[in-house]
Amino acid sequence: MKNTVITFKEAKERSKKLTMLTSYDYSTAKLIDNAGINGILVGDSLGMVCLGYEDTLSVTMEDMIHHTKAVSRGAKNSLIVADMPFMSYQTSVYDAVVNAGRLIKEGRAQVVKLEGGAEVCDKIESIVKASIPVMGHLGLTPQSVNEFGGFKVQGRDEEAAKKLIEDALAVEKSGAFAVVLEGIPSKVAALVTEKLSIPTIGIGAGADCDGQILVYQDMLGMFSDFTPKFVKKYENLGERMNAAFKNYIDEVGNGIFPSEEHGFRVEEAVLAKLY
Ligand SMILES: Nc1nc(=O)c2c([nH]1)NC[C@@H]1CN(c3ccc(C(=O)N[C@@H](CCC(=O)O)C(=O)O)cc3)CN21
Ligand SMILES: CC(C)C(=O)C(=O)O
Ligand SMILES: [Mg+2]
Repeated sequence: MKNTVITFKEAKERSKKLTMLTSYDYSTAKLIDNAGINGILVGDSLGMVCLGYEDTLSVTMEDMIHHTKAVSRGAKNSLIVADMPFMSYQTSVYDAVVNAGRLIKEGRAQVVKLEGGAEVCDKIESIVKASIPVMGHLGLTPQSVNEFGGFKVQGRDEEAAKKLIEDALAVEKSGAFAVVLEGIPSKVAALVTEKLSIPTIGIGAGADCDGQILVYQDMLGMFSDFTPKFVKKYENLGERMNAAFKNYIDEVGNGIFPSEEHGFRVEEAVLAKLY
């Protein structure tokens, strides 16, 4: 079944949990889509897990479009969400609408996601007016890493938690159809989820959100630079890939690979003429 923004709205009404994972390429998008996920996020985390940067700040519109195109070719049933990269929307409402449009038109995403609360609501409103659905993103918003002084849990004291709730309500009011809650206390996320009529998608925000999202390399155990506390490793693919790569190197070195079955034959008559 094709997932749309309507699927997301109805899931909250029916208390049915929403599922999302990130993806950055065609083959992985196809695998995740076939598993029956609701949404695929082409996250700007691609800067860290695919491009090797230490934060998400250097990711460009060109990077995002390039990877969103690949994912949209692989995913048939999931809602495709593309992250708006750092400085593609903060600068002005005009930039926000133009760049959201590029992710839809060139990348073939169906929805864009951007980080921030009250301060980005004018951008959310204008993008929504252009008929582009917007997903919000609050809490540990990685594009504010320099303001936060690291990837640190947000919304822990009374003032910060109150601001988070107000920001969530403002994002909903400006027309967002859903919001990601990242790196905040579970009880605060539960409160936000209860107060909003749009679904909350949590990552490091506890079990009471309307849905969950993880970076796929984290849940498969194939990203080793760091592991946030909120990650559950459903596989240890990093170890298994390492073992397979070593096995290949050994077999080529020992002449075990390629064996006859992996080669192509030529007719004896042809061969005789060559000799
Ligand atoms: N691979 C990956 N997974 C992610 O979830 C992710 C990215 N990359 N890149 C973009 C952001 C950055 N994120 C991060 C990165 C680190 C922590 C982390 O190490 N957090 C500490 C908590 C620090 C505190 O005490 O406040 C932790 O122990 O989980 C959390 C989220 C989430 N996003
Ligand atoms: C972690 C998720 C929510 C994200 O924004 C990303 O992957 O870029
Ligand atoms: Mg992101």
